[in-house]
Amino acid sequence: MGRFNLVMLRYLTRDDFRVLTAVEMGMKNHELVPASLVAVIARLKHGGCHKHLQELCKQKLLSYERGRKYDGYRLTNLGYDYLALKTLSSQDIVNSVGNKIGVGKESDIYLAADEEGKEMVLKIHRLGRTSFRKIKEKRDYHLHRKSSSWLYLSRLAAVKEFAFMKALHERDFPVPKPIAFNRHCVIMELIQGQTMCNVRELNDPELLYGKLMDLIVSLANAGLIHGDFNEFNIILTEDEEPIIIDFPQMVSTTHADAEFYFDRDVQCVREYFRKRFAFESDTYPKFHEDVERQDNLDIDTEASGFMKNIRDQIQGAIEISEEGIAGATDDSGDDTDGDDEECGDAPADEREENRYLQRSIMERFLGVDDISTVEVDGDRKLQPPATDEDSVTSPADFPASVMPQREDVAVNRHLAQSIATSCTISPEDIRARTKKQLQQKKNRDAYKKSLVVKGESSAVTRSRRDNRDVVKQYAGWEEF
Ligand SMILES: Nc1ncnc2c1ncn2[C@@H]1O[C@H](COP(=O)(O)OP(=O)(O)OP(=O)(O)O)[C@@H](O)[C@H]1O
Repeated sequence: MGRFNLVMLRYLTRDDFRVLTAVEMGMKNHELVPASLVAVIARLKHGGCHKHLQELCKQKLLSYERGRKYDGYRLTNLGYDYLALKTLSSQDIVNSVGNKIGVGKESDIYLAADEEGKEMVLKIHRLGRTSFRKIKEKRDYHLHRKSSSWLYLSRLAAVKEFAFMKALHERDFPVPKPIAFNRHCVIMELIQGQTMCNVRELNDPELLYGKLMDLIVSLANAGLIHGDFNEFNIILTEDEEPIIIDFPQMVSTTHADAEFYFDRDVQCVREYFRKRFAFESDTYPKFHEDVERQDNLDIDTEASGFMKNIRDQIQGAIEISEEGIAGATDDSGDDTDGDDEECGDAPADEREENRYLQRSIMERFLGVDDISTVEVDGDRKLQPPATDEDSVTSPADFPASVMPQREDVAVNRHLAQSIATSCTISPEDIRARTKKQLQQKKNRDAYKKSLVVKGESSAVTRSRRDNRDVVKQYAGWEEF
């Protein structure tokens, strides 16, 4: 999707939006929402829900698809974008949306402006964009909720990003000013500058290096580790001031692998400065020596991996100071159920989404279909989400050994090459396998294509055709 056709927003009627919202609500527990359900939820004053559905399909805000058991409507990316933008524009936050200025793995970045023409950034999260289709084929990610998770996951990412940005901005960390969010969209300040990966030369590499290292340490002092602190997530202003972007993956300093993430962030900066600016320094921060907790941002933002027992301890300490020694003894007794349990009180939806996130990342990075078969650190196994009700996981919760590292990618590539050269399978065999894989891909594509149907009328034609075939098949059975 290149540009938004916001003009369309003006021509969509109130009832169109009502119907679109009804489909969104229906998708909370239906993958495809039947027209009858949309009509019940939308409760249009003058009826005519069907006409609106058809119009919205024509505008590609909805798509009518074939399900396993029944056909129904699904909100498209564009439809979800419009719902969010409609809300943001009715709150007078966004007045216009311009060109796309950036594309991330899981997001699209647009220029936007308010009524006075002040430029802002609109970040639209598209979680699951790269892996959703594959997961959709399997459909097991729905678990008991049977929801279309891309919608909820994108919203979750936006909420998380906004929360981190707000907390960091309030503590004067150099991040874009958060303005608003709705559904999967985040509105933030536009930073005038260039991402560090595009900067060829620096006036003072040493100064910037120092600032970046200080930033990593002060973030950790506040209880957070960025987790993806690299040249792509740092924007440099004209005065070479670094501004950090992209926070959903932030982890707490109490995370089991906090030291690993911290060191990785530090090494990322060191490596980049060595390669790009030929600047090397022996001075760099170390997790156990230089980090000193001064704030509880991880707890305020519920960053991945913060330990519930640590929050309880902090809460206990507060209560001790408030209520005296008696309060303290009560608290120590209450602590028993929370040992090492991460975010144990997260809402059920969030837990489910976190689990899906984990599954999606496992599938994308490791190509693993059945998570229960993955072995970690010898005997630790990731359980299938459905049976692991009480644990909360997120990508950042993965042990270091499972998360893909840059070196791993390089090593894997090297391995792939060496495997290719020392392969003992005969060329005929390889050819046959490739042909089979191609055929399977072709079948999969054809199946996906067959899921999208043009409209309800096609469902009628289909059922008539099926009936005709059945009639044909049984023609003359009475004669026997
Ligand atoms: N506030 C901003 N001001 C200016 N440019 C921005 C801003 N936020 C994002 N961008 C641009 O958009 C690009 C992608 O943004 P961002 O890194 O947040 O997306 P992402 O999907 O999280 O990316 P990835 O996951 O691939 O790192 C950035 O490299 C930057 O060029």
